[in-house]
Amino acid sequence: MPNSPYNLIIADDDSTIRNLLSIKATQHGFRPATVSNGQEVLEMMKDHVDVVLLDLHMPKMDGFHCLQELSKSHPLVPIIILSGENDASSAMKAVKLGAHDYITKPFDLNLLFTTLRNAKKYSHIQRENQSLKDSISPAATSTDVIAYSAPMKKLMANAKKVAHLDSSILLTGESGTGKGVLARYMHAQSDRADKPFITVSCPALPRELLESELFGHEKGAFTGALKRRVGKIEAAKGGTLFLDEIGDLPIDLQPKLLNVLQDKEFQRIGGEQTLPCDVRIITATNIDFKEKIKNKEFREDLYYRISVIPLELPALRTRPEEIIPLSEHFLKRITLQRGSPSIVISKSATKKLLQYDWPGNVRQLENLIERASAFCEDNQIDADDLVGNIDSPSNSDTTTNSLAGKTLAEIEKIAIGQTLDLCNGNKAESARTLGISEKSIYNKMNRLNLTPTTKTQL
Ligand SMILES: Nc1ncnc2c1ncn2[C@@H]1O[C@H](COP(=O)(O)OP(=O)(O)OP(=O)(O)O)[C@@H](O)[C@H]1O
Repeated sequence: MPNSPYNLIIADDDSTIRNLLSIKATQHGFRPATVSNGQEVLEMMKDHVDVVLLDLHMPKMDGFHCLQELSKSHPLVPIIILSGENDASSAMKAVKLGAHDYITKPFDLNLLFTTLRNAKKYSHIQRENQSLKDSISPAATSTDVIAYSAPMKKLMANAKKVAHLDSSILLTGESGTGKGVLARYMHAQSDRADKPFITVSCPALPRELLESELFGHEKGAFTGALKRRVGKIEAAKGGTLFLDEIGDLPIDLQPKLLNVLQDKEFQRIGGEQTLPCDVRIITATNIDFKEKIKNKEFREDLYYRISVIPLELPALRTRPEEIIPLSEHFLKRITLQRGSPSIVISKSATKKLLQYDWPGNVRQLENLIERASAFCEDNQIDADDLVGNIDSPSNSDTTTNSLAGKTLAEIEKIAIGQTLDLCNGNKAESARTLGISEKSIYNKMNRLNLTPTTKTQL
């Protein structure tokens, strides 16, 4: 029997089968909920669901259709098809659409519940694998960081010098300048290179989840803490923890991080044991800490702790000689990934790329090149393929002048709207670019009645 009951949805239009399965599921240690059609399954998925048992023939939305939807919206929730037909082509179709297993009626109840339990265990392992893949980025090698300009060369030399030290590093610079890529480079250059490199983006999670993500929790520490969870500080053991947008670390979590940095120890949430931690911490920010410290939103003592070695990433507009090498670097990566012929940049496109001042820095350039590479003809990017707002310098006098006379709310709307456009509607990225939390951008978008597609021309 599972330690805590798995939430099981039983979907069958036959009420006798539904009720029987529900009683038996409870006896086998599941927490069942019953529904009679596919549409109801989709509605139930708003709650936490561990596994779904799906009949094929149901009114409103049949099993196949429902399976198709679930495979898209909840790819990690295992779905077992229960069918009246012992038909190989239906079974094949179900598996192709993402079903974990296909069981035909009449079925052996013990076998059915063992299958359900195993499916859940399998998906749990898949989920853990996925989260490991997401959090442990491949360590960068020096060739991944393009550095042609004098300021970048100097920065890379300094980064290399301090990479093997355990002192905490604070990477500053505008959004998209390459702080994440430099953090990975430093990890790859350090003695910790063969240990994990783990990234946590501070604004990406609500406070409670962030605390558990960083420090882990003990079983029963709070409602829903069904078992012990190892946090990223522990998971990064021996390696590097990269805390992105550290300025957004909630004030009440700051003493806990200070403890990690000062005393090299921490406690899991709800834990009594103080655990040692062996992790190198690199943090990044694109905000000015002075304001945060003045407003008591960031502890001064923590700021000094995280910024033992500050390294600043220059904005792309201050190193235009890197625009073309970076573009070529991205094109090489893209064509390699696609297995397509190399793509060159025409003279007219080069001119256009060099004329722009790149407020979204390297990330904006990367996105633009990727887009252009998808649309260009004859393996050459021409000026016309560089679609986006890059025809005139973004901070030109015209732009500044046309802001004059507008209310602050209008200016805010323009700034948020254009940043959303710049980041292809990605709210997390836009929030980072604007130096605000993800929660703030949602609030502001609601208040200003903005959607990423709202036209925000001056
Ligand atoms: N010097 C560089 N060489 C190669 N790629 C780079 C370089 N700088 C940035 N990039 C690429 O540009 C993109 C943005 O970089 P990154 O995420 O490191 O920026 P960032 O400063 O951390 O941004 P944010 O503050 O928004 O988190 C990434 O895909 C990264 O690989």
